[in-house]
Amino acid sequence: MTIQRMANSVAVSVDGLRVVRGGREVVRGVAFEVPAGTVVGLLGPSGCGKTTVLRAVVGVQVVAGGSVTVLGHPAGSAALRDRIGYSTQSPSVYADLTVRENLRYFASILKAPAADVDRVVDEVGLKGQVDQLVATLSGGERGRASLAVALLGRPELIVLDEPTVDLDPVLREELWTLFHDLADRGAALLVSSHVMDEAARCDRLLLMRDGGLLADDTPARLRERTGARDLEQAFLALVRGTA
Ligand SMILES: Nc1ncnc2c1ncn2[C@@H]1O[C@H](COP(=O)(O)OP(=O)(O)OP(=O)(O)O)[C@@H](O)[C@H]1O
Repeated sequence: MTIQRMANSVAVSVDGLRVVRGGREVVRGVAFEVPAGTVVGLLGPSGCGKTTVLRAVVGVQVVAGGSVTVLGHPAGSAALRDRIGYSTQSPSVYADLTVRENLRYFASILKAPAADVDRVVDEVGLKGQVDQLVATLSGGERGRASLAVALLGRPELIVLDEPTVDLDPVLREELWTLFHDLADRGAALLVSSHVMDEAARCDRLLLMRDGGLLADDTPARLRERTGARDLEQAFLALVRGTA
């Protein structure tokens, strides 16, 4: 199916998801959808289960119950391998290779066109560091090198775990613009963050707390529903059960 035909369709459908880690239920019956062509934010305090939900979506998490369907296939299916881009919290690039060497290597594995390397370097703003060893990059640059890998091959679903950590406000702004450009071209993006000021940039928000979903709504409707000035206040109102 082409990206164009994916527009208006559901890229991710999660229902009744339960995950047990370390003998404790850390995701407790979560259900949501990520439509193609949108940026969905997964927000909530540290330890609430965001990474675990993302891992279930990309198919690397053993689940205790529920279903996770991605681009029409069960999460983790071999057919999804080159249709999903995933960037974890810890950069997953080789320290002893340059940015360009890393990207060429991952592009060959993903069977992405060679020209993709320059495109993604440009998209994440690493043109100046492309021939630098990853070991010599700053934390934020290393994170962007990982993000670049996730964008190779123009995946239909892009899952990003806290992609803007360690970035200055200008770079953050640029990356959020990039996320929306990718969505405008038809991709679905599921992006986690614990920074509430990033929530306003999402088309839709999933607010998590203690392994459960507190809300699944647009930023505007969340503010309206809670009568809060900003999303931080809206989140607090939902946590306190006053909305
Ligand atoms: N391998 C593991 N064994 C036991 N418990 C785990 C394991 N991995 C995660 N957990 C627990 O599961 C819960 C959810 O973790 P998760 O990483 O999904 O949270 P998070 O919302 O992404 O947090 P953060 O924003 O800090 O990254 C946490 O309480 C964590 O301690």
